[in-house]
Amino acid sequence: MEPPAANGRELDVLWPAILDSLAPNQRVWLASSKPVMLAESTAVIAVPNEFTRTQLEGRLRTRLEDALSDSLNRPIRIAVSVDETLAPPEGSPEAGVPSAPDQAMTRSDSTGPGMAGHGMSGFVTQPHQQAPMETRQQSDLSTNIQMGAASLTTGIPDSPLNPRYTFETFVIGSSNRFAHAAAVAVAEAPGKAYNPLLVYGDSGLGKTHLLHAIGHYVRSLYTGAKIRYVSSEAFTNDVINAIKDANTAALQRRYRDVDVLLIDDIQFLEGKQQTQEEFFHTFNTLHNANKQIVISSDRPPKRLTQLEDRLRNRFEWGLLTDVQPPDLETRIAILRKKAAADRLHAPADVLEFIASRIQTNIRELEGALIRVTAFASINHQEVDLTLAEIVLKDLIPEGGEPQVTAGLIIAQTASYHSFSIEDLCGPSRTRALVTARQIAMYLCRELTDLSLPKIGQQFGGRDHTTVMNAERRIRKDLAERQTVYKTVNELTMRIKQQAKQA
Ligand SMILES: Nc1ncnc2c1ncn2[C@@H]1O[C@H](COP(=O)(O)OP(=O)(O)OP(=O)(O)O)[C@@H](O)[C@H]1O
Repeated sequence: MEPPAANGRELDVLWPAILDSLAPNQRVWLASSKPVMLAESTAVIAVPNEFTRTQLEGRLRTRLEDALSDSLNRPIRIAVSVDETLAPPEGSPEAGVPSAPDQAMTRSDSTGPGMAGHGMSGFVTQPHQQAPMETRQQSDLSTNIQMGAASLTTGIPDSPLNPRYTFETFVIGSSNRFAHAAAVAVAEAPGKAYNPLLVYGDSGLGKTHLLHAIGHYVRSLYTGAKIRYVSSEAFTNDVINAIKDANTAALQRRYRDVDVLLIDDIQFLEGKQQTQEEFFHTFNTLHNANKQIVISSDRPPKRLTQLEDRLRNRFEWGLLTDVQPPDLETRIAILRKKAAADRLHAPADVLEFIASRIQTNIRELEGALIRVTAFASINHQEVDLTLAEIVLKDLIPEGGEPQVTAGLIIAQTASYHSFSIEDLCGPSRTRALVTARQIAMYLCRELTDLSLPKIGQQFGGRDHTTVMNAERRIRKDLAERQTVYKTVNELTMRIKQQAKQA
């Protein structure tokens, strides 16, 4: 993913051309507008006053978003900021009477990082330095960036986010592509895309990383947005203390007066009635106010059996997505990134070796790399395969992960779709069979280390390019078609369970 604010120039070039394409009576509204930045799918445009903002957000929005989306070949949304230093020409429609600033949005004293090269800071502008108090307040009030109708609140200090857990440091693979895409969507339009977003999966697969990344990205797009990250354990402690100190008002302010609540490891709330009660009301307050809630869990809500039904039901209102153990290529990519970030020197064959041996937990994967490089350093040795083998022998238990075979994948996929194995591997090209076959091929790529031609052989001697196309197709569908995503997910679980019992 491009870092936010990296594409400012692209927008600088595009914006005048897009204005040129408007009818003169539309263009006249935007003569003083200025492109601020392009972050993923959001283009931030500054205008001189609230009046113009209303015009842009109203009748001109669709026209401009369509033009930008066409030019950039991806869906683009517009966020509008007000920058009073952009004076409209006297007598132009833009100079029309500015509407009153939105009183619901309070002034922010946020000193968060601003958007590059602009006198304002994304969600709320910094005060103009020498401006008299009155003008300054007016300016502060009227310089919020808004996404549609919902506005983000400002004012309390944020909870700390791990600076290493960003979208830039997150490696995308088939195991987490959907979760990543959902997380980006939520960060770009908090409270709008999916609410709540619930990410579940086994330990060490990047759930916390994604929660923090959402927080960072929201912060970069909407300076001043109130983001609170909390583990469910810390939330429980806060509830206990608030009850003990008879100070639930402070607790409620802390968790209900936010724009984005990121709550990690929700399974810890199981069996804790009072904490669940408090969280239920927090959830309702935030959800009713269109504030974003992001939850992580080690299980899907249905399996959080010690959680009240009303909470579990609410968790299913938005989007559920899981993170799976990464495939070999993703594991290698994660190790490469980690090695570069931490300046750990390890040759490619060692990274591949570690990635091939540790398959289920990214934390363990990173831990192994650290162990290997630390061992080499302590013993003043080069990092090489022999050394890595010695270190990993201690780290990995005998037996390792269950072995998944192509035969098992084919059998499970056939039975899931009520086809025979002969049909699945045979020549028929009915739509349902083709999809099931492609899913099975995709799973062979992901869950086994078989080469493309070997997988092709398993499916009645098909060519390796057929397998390649199937993989590409399903990868794309996974991010776009919920049914494919669910099937792949369910099948993966079944196959692994079966492999364990074998
Ligand atoms: N896709 C990824 N790309 C890069 N690093 C990753 C990725 N997924 C996980 N990691 C790293 O793996 C480690 C473990 O991830 P994280 O703590 O987010 O897992 P988790 O799913 O929240 O686990 P737990 O449920 O135990 O809290 C972190 O250092 C994280 O940065």
